[in-house]
Amino acid sequence: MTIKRMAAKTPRSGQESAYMPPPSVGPPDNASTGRSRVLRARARVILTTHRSSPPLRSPPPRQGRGEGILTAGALTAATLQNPPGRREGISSDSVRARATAIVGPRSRGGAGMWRHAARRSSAQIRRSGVMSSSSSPSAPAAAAGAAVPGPCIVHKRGTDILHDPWFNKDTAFPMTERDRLGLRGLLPPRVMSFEQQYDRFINSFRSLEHNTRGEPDTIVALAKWRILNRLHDRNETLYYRVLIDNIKDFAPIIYTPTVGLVCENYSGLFRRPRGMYFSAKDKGEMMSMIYNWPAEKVDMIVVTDGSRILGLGDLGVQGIGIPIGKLDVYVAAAGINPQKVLPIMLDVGTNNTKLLEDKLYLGLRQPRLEGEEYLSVVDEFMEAVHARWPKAVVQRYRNRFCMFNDDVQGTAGVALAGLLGAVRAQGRPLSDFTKQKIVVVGAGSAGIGVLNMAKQAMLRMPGINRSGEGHNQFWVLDKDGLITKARKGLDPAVARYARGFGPEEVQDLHEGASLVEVVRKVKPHVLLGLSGVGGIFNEEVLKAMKESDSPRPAIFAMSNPTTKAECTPEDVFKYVGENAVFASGSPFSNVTLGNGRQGYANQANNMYLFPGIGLGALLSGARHITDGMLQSAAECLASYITDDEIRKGILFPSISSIRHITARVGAAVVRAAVDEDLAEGRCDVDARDLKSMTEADTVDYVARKMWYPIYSPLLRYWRGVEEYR
Ligand SMILES: NC(=O)C1=CN([C@@H]2O[C@H](COP(=O)(O)OP(=O)(O)OC[C@H]3O[C@@H](n4cnc5c(N)ncnc54)[C@H](O)[C@@H]3O)[C@@H](O)[C@H]2O)C=CC1
Ligand SMILES: CC(=O)C(=O)O
Repeated sequence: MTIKRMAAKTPRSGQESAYMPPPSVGPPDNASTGRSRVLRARARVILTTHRSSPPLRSPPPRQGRGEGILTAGALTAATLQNPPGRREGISSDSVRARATAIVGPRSRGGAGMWRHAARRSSAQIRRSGVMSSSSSPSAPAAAAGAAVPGPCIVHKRGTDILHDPWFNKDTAFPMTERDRLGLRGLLPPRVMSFEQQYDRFINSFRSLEHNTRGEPDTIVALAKWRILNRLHDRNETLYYRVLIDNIKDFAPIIYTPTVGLVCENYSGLFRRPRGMYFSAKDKGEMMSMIYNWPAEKVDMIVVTDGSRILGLGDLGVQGIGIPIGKLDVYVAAAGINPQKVLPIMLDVGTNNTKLLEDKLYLGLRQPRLEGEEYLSVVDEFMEAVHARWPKAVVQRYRNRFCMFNDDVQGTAGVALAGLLGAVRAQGRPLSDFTKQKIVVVGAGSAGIGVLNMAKQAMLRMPGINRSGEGHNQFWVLDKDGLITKARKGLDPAVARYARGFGPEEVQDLHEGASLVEVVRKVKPHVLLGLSGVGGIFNEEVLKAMKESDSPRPAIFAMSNPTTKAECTPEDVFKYVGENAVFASGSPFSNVTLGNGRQGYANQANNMYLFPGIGLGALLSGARHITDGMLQSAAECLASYITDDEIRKGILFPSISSIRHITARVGAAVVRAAVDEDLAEGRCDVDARDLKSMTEADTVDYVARKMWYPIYSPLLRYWRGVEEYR
């Protein structure tokens, strides 16, 4: 077999389409009503694309990363699902055989093996010195066999490779590769192992922590972000490895709270671009611009218009940090191939006067576009995305395309899991959820998303009239206080939660009543904040929560970043009492209570769900993400915690288990898609294959599809092989 033939059959552009139905086409539907609100709510949207259209030019196959090229990870599912010879695109028999050896034969007991595998720490796996290019849960399978990752074809040589973070291995290039790729003499002679590089980075990181002790928090946080970002710019394989193995330590840096600080200071911190930038000045050009992105296939797009970045308000172009951070979470938690993610900033100006006056500001220096002007930019952008990746679409096309909004549905699912946990913490059956009194502070996109999902969950419970009439367990406040039916000009999405004035409706409260008044009168079981107002659950409010009708009052301070959290866990356990349960959007440390007990500071962040929803949707091949799929994801997260943990006040699992959680959530989403007859499958795992999987098989399948970082041997293209770049 010649390399030329091998390259021709390498799974690139057309590889998936052999097994796929034709992509759906058709212009986005602009005629939907209330679209302005929907778009506003969509400060961050995940566009999930399943397959790419035929490329204008073929992009380079990348190093050891999932499905696009010959890696063990790429071969895993194919080998599991197909007898040799059926899969096209994997042309080397020897590579196929090797991959089979890596993952082992498929057995119905696969999930058991996977669970066993997942219990091993990644550090153990790392130390074994044998790594799989598949998901970390599969790594022990690799450790048991001869794990030699599949090769990767590179169309560059010399310094171009060293400067490409997708291919660069720094000092870990073996001598043979240095010869093959024209690297001899460009690197110091000693060849380091991946292990050594990993340890070296972790040591530098720990020294930085040591050396910055006592410095202000923001200085330390930015220094940590810089060191990680420099690695990201230089060597993505190593970057994602340290991120995955140390997610608990690093999630607060790449995501909330530090990402907020990074966005606030982005123009000054900017060194190298990441992702794509579309601005209002690009009108008329977007359709061609979209093809400037070098990767042919894109599975996940996170786009922001920068209008509401965490609870920090309008940060204009500087909001790009959020899509970058969220996609890093997708890679780390869901094992989405980092070559197939695309962060996008849609710059339509900013109303932040401080930024407009800042000479270093990198975005459009104009007020934010509104109304039709704004929509026309979004529409053109969407059409461009749709043209290149036809399955991608945004919120208002939810019923036609595969997409969801992590701020709305992701947050809602996480909150619902927490709310159900709060019922269990009281020692009550889940059906008692319908009797919980819930005060929600913040009626924006996140707050309303939570209310909608919680309401749907209540309506499915026994004893509740399906229309939901006469059943309103929610007291909702916005910046003007309690929302009642007396409020004028209410958005219809909010109006359904406005309290009326009948018996038991407002409980002697009035339109615009203050938070403390509401808490005193209602004595809620749950107080949930998505207001973006730091400290709004003050001493007075928390002391009022002490009189809650619940034996375990629940306080969810979900706003981000840390400075915007509605309260701290210390204040909750001090003012509400040690029997309270607490969760926050950004991480806090647990609190030491009397008798050596711990007051748990749970993290209620949509990062527990969006990676699994995205991965599950992708693998199911469903054309859109339904409420049922989202509900399954939330229920899966809720059921992850044992009764024993709940009793202690643990409502959410540790972020260290994020890959494990994501595999389960992803599988729950796939199963829901199958149950709703929406699953079309992906690559060579078709709808029938998905249908035939048990629940455990599905978890196994999802876990095995996760990308895991490892260096693959690089092959330079041969004469006669098409050059991509
Ligand atoms: N933990 C998590 O996973 C997530 C947390 N969030 C956080 O939720 C917060 C809000 O996000 P969005 O809903 O998208 O923002 P938004 O701007 O759409 O809504 C904010 C809401 O808070 C209300 N509000 C403002 N000041 C208030 C006050 N003093 N009292 C009562 N209500 C007040 C506003 O009237 C509005 O209804 C942000 O801080 C964000 O970081 C958002 C998504 C996920
Ligand atoms: C976590 C998140 O998405 C937010 O705070 O907006």
